Amino acid sequence: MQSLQTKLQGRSAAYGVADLHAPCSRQVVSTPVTGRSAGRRTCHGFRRAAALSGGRVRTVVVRAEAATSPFPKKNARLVLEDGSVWHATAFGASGTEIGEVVFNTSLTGYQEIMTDPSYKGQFVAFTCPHIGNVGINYEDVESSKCHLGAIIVRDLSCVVSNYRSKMSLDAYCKKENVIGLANLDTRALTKVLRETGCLVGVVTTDASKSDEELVNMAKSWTIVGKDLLSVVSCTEPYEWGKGTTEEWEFNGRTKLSKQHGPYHVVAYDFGIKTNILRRLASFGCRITVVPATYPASEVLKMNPDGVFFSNGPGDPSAAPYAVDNAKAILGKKPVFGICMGHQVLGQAFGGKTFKLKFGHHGGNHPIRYMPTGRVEISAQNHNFAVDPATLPAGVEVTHVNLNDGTCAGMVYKEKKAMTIQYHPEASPGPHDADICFEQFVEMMRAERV
Ligand SMILES: NC(=O)CC[C@H](N)C(=O)O
Repeated sequence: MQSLQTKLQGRSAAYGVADLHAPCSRQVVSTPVTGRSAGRRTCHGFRRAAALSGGRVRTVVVRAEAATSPFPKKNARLVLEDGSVWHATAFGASGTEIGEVVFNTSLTGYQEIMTDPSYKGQFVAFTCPHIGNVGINYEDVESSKCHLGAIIVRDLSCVVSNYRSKMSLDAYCKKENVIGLANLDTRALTKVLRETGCLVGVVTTDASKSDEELVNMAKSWTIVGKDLLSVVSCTEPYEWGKGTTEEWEFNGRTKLSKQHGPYHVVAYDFGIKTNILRRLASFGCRITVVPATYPASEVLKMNPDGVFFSNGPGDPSAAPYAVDNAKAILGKKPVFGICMGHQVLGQAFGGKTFKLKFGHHGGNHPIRYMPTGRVEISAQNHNFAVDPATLPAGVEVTHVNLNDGTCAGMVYKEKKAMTIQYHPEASPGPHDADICFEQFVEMMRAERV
């Protein structure tokens, strides 16, 4: 007789095998069906698995051992400053956290998002309804730990399947002390945030705290005015020289840049993502990473080819020391800023930043590069923006976000400065903006000749 795997080969095979491996106590119903529906989950607490009987594929509906109720228990809460209470199922760490709730529309890359230090002080609600299916690996982290306070998902995948996976998302959240909320309607939450703007929230697994107490906690906190750069930054300088792997060599550009290198770049770590360092290295840079508060005079003493200002969490107007350092370097060395780096440089140019209603967090934001009209699709993660009306003459807004017309990139030719509000390192996200790294290298090259 054919084995179950052979019989179920094709579209439904993976489901059938995965579900047969799930724990179950007894068979409740047995109904003959075709292989197409084999393995589909029927409802919470029940699993439909496939079996062979008399040469025909049959399904058996089995009851999962632990299930006492058809719906998972809601034992955690998200309480927002607007007074609303969202009940959810807890996973990961337990406890109580306060933070600003943002929604991220990326369809992939939850691990990179969770390890992006720019999310310090925030909770990320994923609009992609199914999170956790590829587990967690050791390669895709964007920093050494998770800085965000909580993640909020609609459906936490009960199956983890990827050849690189080393642990489940639940286990990772426990290890990283991140509170997880599942079975919360993240699309309804997103609609609220789009209407009202970003809201502060409290997540808790503590049943002893009243809703009123949590609403008051949420009302008493704000991310505005908080310097979080120095909290997530490294404490000592370090060197970086490792580029991205072979599969990133999709445009041949890195070869050209490397020909004239290496270029020595000093990178201010405001919460730097590792793929920015890797991408700079791939374009022929050797990088000295320095803490957020490192004096500009020490940076200039190193006589680098260029200075980089990284992404980072919180309010850009709350780190005046970073702006002062940028001012002291401007005009002396070619500079490049990404996201928080763009906002810090914007202030150093003389401009001001402001808070957007609900920010940009996702992998599909269209950007127009004004000099040529080229449109690129970009990865974004920011809540603040540079107000172009406050910029002095000589600063050109080179990139515009086509969703809301906000400033997404600047060039200040006279000062040898370029900035990007979004994420050319694409981790996660599309690679369209990779050219920025080459443009920075070109600026440094022009200084040498
Ligand atoms: N990714 C970033 O660097 C974010 C910058 C800043 N914290 C903002 O929210 O706008």
